[in-house]
Amino acid sequence: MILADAGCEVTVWGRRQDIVDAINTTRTNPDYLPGLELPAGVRATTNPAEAARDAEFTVLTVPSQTLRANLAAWLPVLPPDTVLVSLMKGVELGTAKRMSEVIEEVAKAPAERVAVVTGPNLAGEIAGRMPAAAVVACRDETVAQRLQAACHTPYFRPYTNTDVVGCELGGAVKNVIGLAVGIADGMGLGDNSKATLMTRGLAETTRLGLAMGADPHTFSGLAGMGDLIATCSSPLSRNHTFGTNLGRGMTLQETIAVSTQTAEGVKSCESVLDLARRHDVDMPITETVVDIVHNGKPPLVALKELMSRSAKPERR
Ligand SMILES: NC(=O)C1=CN([C@@H]2O[C@H](COP(=O)(O)OP(=O)(O)OC[C@H]3O[C@@H](n4cnc5c(N)ncnc54)[C@H](O)[C@@H]3O)[C@@H](O)[C@H]2O)C=CC1
Ligand SMILES: O=C(CO)COP(=O)(O)O
Repeated sequence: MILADAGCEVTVWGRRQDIVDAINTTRTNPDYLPGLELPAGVRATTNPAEAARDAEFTVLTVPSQTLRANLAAWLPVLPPDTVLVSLMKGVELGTAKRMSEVIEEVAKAPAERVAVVTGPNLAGEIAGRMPAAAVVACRDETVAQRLQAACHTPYFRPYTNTDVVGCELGGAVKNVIGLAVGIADGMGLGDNSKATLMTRGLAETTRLGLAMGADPHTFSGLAGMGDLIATCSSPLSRNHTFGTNLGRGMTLQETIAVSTQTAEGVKSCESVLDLARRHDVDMPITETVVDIVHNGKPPLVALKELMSRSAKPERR
């Protein structure tokens, strides 16, 4: 919708013929965004070759853990000079790779042909064309500027950044912190707890970023603090909602059963912790989320452990 509103011709690939038909005939996607009427510049197809034909930009947005297999299947039909754009906010399980790294590896594309769009962009609000800003990150600033122009509309304001590592980490780790804040909200712990988790969550994100060569300023921008605030404050966030259900006492299986859309943090908390261990970085909130979500630790026990960690100066 954003790209079409900015004047691009857009072809969406989808797996399900019924959704593709609905987009082409009624200009709506009834299962995901029923209130949204898509602009005339958007067409849909189940044929990846048709979607990719002559594409200046190929925007990739499937659940992060499925990117590698999907991209490998699409590779034969992608134009050789297309810019590969990730909207995904996850880290691959097993390899601990960021999505741009998976893209570079699978497509054998140089970093200059891979970009990331991230920031506080809850889909439900974007669909209502409510004002939002974002970050378009690419190692090659001229490519970032081309993409910035392609998605700049009166309601969507993209900024460029060349710190791809920091932008991607901001997006992936905020989902894990969003789960933590959701759990705290579900337990009824109040706004001081929420502010503490967000602030200390951003501190551990920044520690990881520094160890991985990111620019620390990125984490106080839209891809860091901006997205963290949106995710941790909004009932539209799937990660926040998932955490709230856990904090209210639902089991993991019950929570998964009522979640119809992707909450990336549920899987990526493990790959983010993996990254932290590979870089020897302490990420206590992420570790706590893994313990609650995957190791069955009761939230009250986890809370006591977090609060009884040794006292230390704020900046460490
Ligand atoms: N929804 C949002 O507000 C935002 C989402 N994102 C990111 O976008 C990415 C995708 O999330 P959403 O589209 O929101 O999730 P979603 O759950 O709403 O939609 C996922 C789509 O992928 C399809 N899908 C599932 N498994 C698949 C597979 N194996 N192969 C191909 N397609 C598959 C589903 O049918 C569905 O159409 C995530 O990384 C998320 O963090 C980023 C910014 C905002
Ligand atoms: O990334 C998002 C907002 O920027 C969407 O957050 P959720 O995936 O938690 O819904």
